[in-house]
Amino acid sequence: AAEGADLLKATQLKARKKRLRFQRSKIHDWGLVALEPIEAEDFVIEYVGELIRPRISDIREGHYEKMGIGSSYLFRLDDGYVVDATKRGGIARFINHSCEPNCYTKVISVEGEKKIFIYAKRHITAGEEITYNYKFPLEEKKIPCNCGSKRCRGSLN
Ligand SMILES: Nc1ncnc2c1ncn2[C@@H]1O[C@H](CN(CC[C@H](N)C(=O)O)CC2CN(Cc3cccs3)C2)[C@@H](O)[C@H]1O
Repeated sequence: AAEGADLLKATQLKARKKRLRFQRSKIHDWGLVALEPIEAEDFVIEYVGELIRPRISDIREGHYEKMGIGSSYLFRLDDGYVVDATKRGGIARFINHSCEPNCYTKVISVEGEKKIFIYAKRHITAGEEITYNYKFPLEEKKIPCNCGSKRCRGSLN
């Protein structure tokens, strides 16, 4: 918890709002693009959504599937909790996956509240699409990956 609070403070200090815009993506439908250069390790954006318990997320996932909004805006945490950005979410929900991403995610719990922060792994130029590794669990039914990176694994799961 202490570590989380320090990291949160550091992030808030450094977190000059990055100018980002969601727009058509070469990877998939809509993506998030940097409008200004971003330095390595800079805080980029928080993945904002509602923190829901695993059971609830399973029910919602089924519901979203039925409603045909495909893979929903669910960000799974290691402890099974899920941040659902479908209804009340920020533009981070538009970030696509890459096998060679320019960002990484960090889950920080502050006073029991879990927050997902996205940081730059390397210098990002203006106009580059923001990506992180979704780290989806392996599944039978593959989602083909269109990240286009040299070491693309071919699928998201
Ligand atoms: N490297 C990749 N290669 C291929 N497909 C990718 C990649 N990386 C993200 N994906 C897709 O994107 C979803 C993750 N999405 C990220 C934003 C997405 N680009 C969007 O426009 O909404 C969120 C989910 C919520 N769904 C709503 C839909 C919109 C259009 C069809 S279904 C998409 C994933 O589950 C995938 O299906």
